[in-house]
Amino acid sequence: MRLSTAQTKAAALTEALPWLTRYHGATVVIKYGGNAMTDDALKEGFAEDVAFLHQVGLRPVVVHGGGPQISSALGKLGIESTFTAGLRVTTPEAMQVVRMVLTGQVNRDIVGLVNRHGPFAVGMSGEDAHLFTAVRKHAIVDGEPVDIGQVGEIIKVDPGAVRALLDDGRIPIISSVARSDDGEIYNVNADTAAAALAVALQAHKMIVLTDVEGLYANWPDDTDVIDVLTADELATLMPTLSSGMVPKMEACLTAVQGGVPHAHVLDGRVPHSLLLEIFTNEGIGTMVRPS
Ligand SMILES: Nc1ncnc2c1ncn2[C@@H]1O[C@H](COP(=O)(O)OP(=O)(O)O)[C@@H](O)[C@H]1O
Ligand SMILES: CC(=O)N[C@@H](CCC(=O)OP(=O)(O)O)C(=O)O
Repeated sequence: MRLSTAQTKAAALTEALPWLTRYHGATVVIKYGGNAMTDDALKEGFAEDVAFLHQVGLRPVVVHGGGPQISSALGKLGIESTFTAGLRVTTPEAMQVVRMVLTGQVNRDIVGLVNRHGPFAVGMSGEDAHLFTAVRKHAIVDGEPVDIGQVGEIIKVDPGAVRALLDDGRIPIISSVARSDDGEIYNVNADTAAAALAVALQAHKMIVLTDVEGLYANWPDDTDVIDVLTADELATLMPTLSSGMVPKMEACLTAVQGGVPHAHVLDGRVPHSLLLEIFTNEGIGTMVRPS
């Protein structure tokens, strides 16, 4: 019994070997969505996986959201919040709460959990060291631009500080807040921010963790998950996608078209989904690859 349990573990380790070899030194940008952060055990498992990736020689970078956490804080403060085309309409008052929750709360929580494993994680806002420079973005509704407040579109990424942290053996944990050249602050969808950073770093992989198994072929039917598709196939599908999947798949497309060889959407509710994707032959979720 003891032997067979140990043999199963040895099989898992040997299956991981070619993947450990292939990804040694590889930069992996991981987008951690607010919907995958609900459960304490899952959050601890995520932090453990990120520390594991770091310890076996990858260079993980985390870009996080916190949409549900922002909604809850706005609700407690009695500030109304709505979404247009998947983006939060962000008044100046709401922007202060977005910044406080993303950089002051969610970021700190993730940094704290990862650092239980060693002095690895360093938290940053996208505002720091000119990491993300943005301009005001308008949503497009029925082909017309609509004002959605302080929502930003990233026009420039300076990944110098992130590279310096990676070279120093740290794990950068980044909130999706950006600044403009004239010092305004902007709320950026975290999927979009992760893709911009993955391209700027020329990452080997981008992994988006969310609350569904992957991209469903016939949503809202959830029986058929697309396991792999090319950038061209995804571009054709884009107009048919709805709600939260739009920024997510757009981010995968941007990353792959920008030179990132693989972009994945995984179920963050599955314990250790990161390890299952990177270190098993089957992988999980949906993978987008170049055409
Ligand atoms: N084709 C599709 N496949 C999977 N999910 C879809 C699809 N179309 C829309 N969705 C919805 O998108 C949601 C994921 O987006 P979102 O809630 O914004 O996630 P997150 O908070 O992780 O960024 C899913 O929970 C699902 O309800
Ligand atoms: C402009 C915009 O919509 N910004 C998002 C930023 C957080 C985010 O993207 O969080 P998730 O990854 O958890 O969805 C928001 O305010 O909710």
